[in-house]
Amino acid sequence: MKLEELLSCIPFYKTTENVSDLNIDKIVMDSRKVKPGDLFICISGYTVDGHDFVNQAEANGAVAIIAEKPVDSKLPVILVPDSKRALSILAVKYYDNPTGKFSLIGVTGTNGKTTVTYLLEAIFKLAKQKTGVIGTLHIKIDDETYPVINTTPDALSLQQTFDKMAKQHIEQAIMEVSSHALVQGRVHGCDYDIAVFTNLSQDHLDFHKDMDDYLRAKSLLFAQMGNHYDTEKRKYAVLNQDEPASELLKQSTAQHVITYGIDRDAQVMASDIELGATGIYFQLKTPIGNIHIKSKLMGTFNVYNMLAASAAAIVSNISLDTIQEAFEQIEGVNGRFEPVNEGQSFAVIVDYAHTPDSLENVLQTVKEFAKQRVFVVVGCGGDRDKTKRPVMAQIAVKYADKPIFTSDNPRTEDPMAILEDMTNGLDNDATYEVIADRKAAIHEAVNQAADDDIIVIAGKGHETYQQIGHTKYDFDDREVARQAILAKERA
Ligand SMILES: CC(=O)N[C@H]1[C@@H](OP(=O)(O)OP(=O)(O)OC[C@H]2O[C@@H](n3ccc(=O)[nH]c3=O)[C@H](O)[C@@H]2O)O[C@H](CO)[C@@H](O)[C@@H]1O[C@H](C)C(=O)N[C@@H](C)C(=O)N[C@H](CCC(=O)O)C(=O)O
Ligand SMILES: Nc1ncnc2c1ncn2[C@@H]1O[C@H](COP(=O)(O)OP(=O)(O)OP(=O)(O)O)[C@@H](O)[C@H]1O
Ligand SMILES: N[C@H](CCC[C@H](N)C(=O)O)C(=O)O
Ligand SMILES: [Mg+2]
Repeated sequence: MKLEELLSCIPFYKTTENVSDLNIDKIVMDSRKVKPGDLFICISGYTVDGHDFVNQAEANGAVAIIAEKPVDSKLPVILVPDSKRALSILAVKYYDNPTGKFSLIGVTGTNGKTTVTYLLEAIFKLAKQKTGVIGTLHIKIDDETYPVINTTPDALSLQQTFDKMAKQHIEQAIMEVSSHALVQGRVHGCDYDIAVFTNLSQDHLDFHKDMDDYLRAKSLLFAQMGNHYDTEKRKYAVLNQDEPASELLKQSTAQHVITYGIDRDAQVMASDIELGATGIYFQLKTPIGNIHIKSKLMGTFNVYNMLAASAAAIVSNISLDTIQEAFEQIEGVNGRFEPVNEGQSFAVIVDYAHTPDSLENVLQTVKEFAKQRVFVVVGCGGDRDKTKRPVMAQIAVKYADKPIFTSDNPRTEDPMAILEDMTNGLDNDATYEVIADRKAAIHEAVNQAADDDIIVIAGKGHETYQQIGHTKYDFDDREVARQAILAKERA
C-alpha cells in the first residue's frame, strides 16, 4: 500500500522527509515482529516505550516510522500527536474498515461477557449465520479457534482479525469489550451495531481510579456507537434495567435502547423463575412474544445473561423459537460452573469467579441446593486490584462451610502477601484454612469432602496455566481436581 494513501486518514501529520514514493507492506507495533518493507509504529506502553525500539525495527527492515515524539532514525519519520490513537485509525484504513462489512455486537460489563458472547454465538449459529467471536476464551472464526493474550486484543490485531472475518464472509461478529480496551482505545474504529451491558461491580481498581471511573470506561462503548438511524440497520444499546449503572450508559448513547431485567419493568423480562439443581426454567417476555426457557445453566446470574443475549438477538431479527432452542441445547460454558465428575459421591464445580460479585453469586447458587457442606477453594490474582481481596475472603467465609484460601495467579507478587491481604480483615472467629499451593489446596478439599458435599474451585475456570512470577506453568483446575478424586478413590 502507498504510505501516503494510508496516511490520508490522519490530519496534520508531519514527516521528516518526503514519503510520496514510499510503499509499505504492513503496519507493525512490535519491533521484534518487523519484516522488510513494514511500517513500524511506536507505542508508549505501561511497561516499555516503543520509541526505544526504533533501531531494532530499522535493523529488521522497516521502511518508515510513526512516532509521537522525535526519534533518532535514518528512516522517514511521521510525527503524529498520539500514536496509540493513530494506530487504530490507521489499522481501520489499512484493513479497509472491516467492521463495516458484517454486523458487530460488543459486550461489556464486569461479569458475564464471555457467557453472553457464548450464548449469542449459539443463537446465531442456530440461525445459520456464520459467526466470529473475540473474547477471553479465544478468537473463533466460524469453527476455527485461535489463542488470545487479552480479552480484547490491541487495535492492530483486532482490525486484522476483523479483516480475516470479513474475508471468510462472517455475517455476525460478537466480541467482549473490556474496560482496559475502552480506555486504551483498542476498539476505536469498530462499527458496533449492538452494544450490550451486563453489570457493574468491583474489579480492576488497580487500573481505574474508582468505581465512577470504571463506569465511565464502560460508557465509552456506548458513546462510540455511530449515529445511524437507518431503519434497515438500526443500532441498539442493550441495557440491564436492574443495574443502576445503566442510567449513565443510556445517557452516553444516541442510539435506540432496549432494556432487560427481572426486578424492574423492562422490555425483555424473565418471570416465574425456577432455579433447580440441574438448571433454570423461566418465562421470557419480549416485545415480540413470550416463550418458556429451559436451560442447563445455573443461577439467577445466568438468567440475566440469557436476557441480555435474548435482547440482542431479538433486535437482530432472530426468532423466539431459535432463541428457545439455542438455550435448551447449550451445555455449560468452558470453565464456568463446570462440573468435574468422576462418579464421586460429592460434587466438584470449577468456576471463573474472580470478583466479589461473581464469587457471591456462585456460592449463593450452590448454597440454594446444597444438601451438605460447601467448600470453596479460592485465591486472588497478583498484580491486580488489591481491594477486592478482603471482600472476596469475607464472601467465602460468609457462604462456605469450609473456605480454603490459596493462590490464583500470583504473578510478580508474593503469594503469602496476597493471602494475608485476603485474610487480614477476617473476624477472629472465622474458620478457614490457608494452603498457598493450589494443587495441595484442591487435594485437601477433595480429601476432606464427604457424601453430598459440594466443592467450588473458583477464580481460574478455563485457564490452563498458573502464572508465578513471569512464568506460566501448566495448571488446569479441572484436571487437578480429577487427579485428586482418583487419588482419593485409590487410597
Ligand atoms: C496493562 C495493559 O493493559 N497492558 C497491555 C499493554 O501492554 P503494555 O502497555 O505493557 O505494552 P508494553 O510491553 O509496554 O509495550 C509497548 C509497545 O512497545 C512495543 N515493544 C515492546 C518490546 C519490544 O522489544 N519492542 C517493541 O516494539 C510493544 O509491541 C508495544 O507496542 O498493551 C499490550 C498490547 O496491546 C497488552 O497485551 C497488555 O495487556 C496485558 C498483557 C494485560 O495483562 N492486560 C490486562 C490488564 C487486560 O488488558 N485485561 C483486559 C481484561 C480484563 C477483564 O475483562 O477482566 C483485557 O482486555 O485483556
Ligand atoms: N451476569 C453475571 N453476573 C454476575 N456474575 C456472573 C454473571 N455471569 C457470570 N458470572 C460469574 O462470573 C464468572 C465469569 O463469567 P464470564 O467469564 O462470563 O465473565 P466475563 O465478564 O467474561 O469475565 P472477564 O472479565 O474475566 O472476561 C463466572 O464464572 C460466574 O461466576
Ligand atoms: N481478565 C482478568 C482475569 C482474572 C483471572 C484471575 N484468574 C486472575 O488471574 O486474577 C484479569 O486479567 O484481571
Ligand atoms: Mg470474559
